[in-house]
Amino acid sequence: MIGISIATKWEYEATLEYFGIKDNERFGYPYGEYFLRTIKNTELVFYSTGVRKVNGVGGNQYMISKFNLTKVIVAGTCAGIDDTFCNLDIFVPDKAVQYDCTVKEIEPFIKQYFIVDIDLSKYGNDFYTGTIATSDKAVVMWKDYVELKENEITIADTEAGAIAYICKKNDVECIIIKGISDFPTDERNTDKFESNMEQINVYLENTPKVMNKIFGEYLKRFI
Ligand SMILES: Nc1ncnc2c1ncn2[C@@H]1O[C@H](CCC(=O)c2cccc(C(=O)O)c2)[C@@H](O)[C@H]1O
Repeated sequence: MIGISIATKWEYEATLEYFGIKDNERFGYPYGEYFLRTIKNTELVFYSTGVRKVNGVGGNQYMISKFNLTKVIVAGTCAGIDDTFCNLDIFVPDKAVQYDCTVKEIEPFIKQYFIVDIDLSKYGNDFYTGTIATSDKAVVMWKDYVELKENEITIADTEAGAIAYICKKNDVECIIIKGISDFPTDERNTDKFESNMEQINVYLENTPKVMNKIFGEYLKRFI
């Protein structure tokens, strides 16, 4: 069985809609909900975990143990960091890192211990790849965005690096398929709260578009 890990309620609602899931096909578990589907003769369990690293890791460890998963595909949205890309571009990163685990004033921004390399060689190269960086805080403030750019990060989110890390501990393959829902905007000369609200609205508008693109154009080739 392959697990499809989804973080937010908006991402999960778009997933229910995409697959036309009825109420009696939805089941609860401690971190959220799940439903089952067979695609390409393979059983899949789609589940919501809730946001941030603790929920992402807890939900995935639960599902790996409950369904004996052989692979986890993390599907969802992310912040764009490399500005050569645009909203709705989809990535399958070959590196996942956590960047909030070090004292950055005296230690490297990312420690080797928190880097997970992802071998994508059997899936071809017909997709954007790069490094996804994960922390518990969303990338909203301009200084956080600039720091990620300076460290050559491609995209950022709040779960995937930690999920990839625990998949490795369980010896379960982890593939991350993420689409850019939003880019931080420079709030330094504007109203911080208005700028944040604008980013959240862009995120909400783009979430179903990203999920439809992932399921319609990317999911099958990674099953
Ligand atoms: N900018 C981002 N940074 C990090 N992760 C991002 C970003 N965008 C999308 N994600 C991904 O989507 C989900 C939720 C998105 C989220 O929390 C968010 C989005 C935009 C603004 C704000 C805010 O507080 O102003 C919060 C997370 O689970 C994460 O995996």
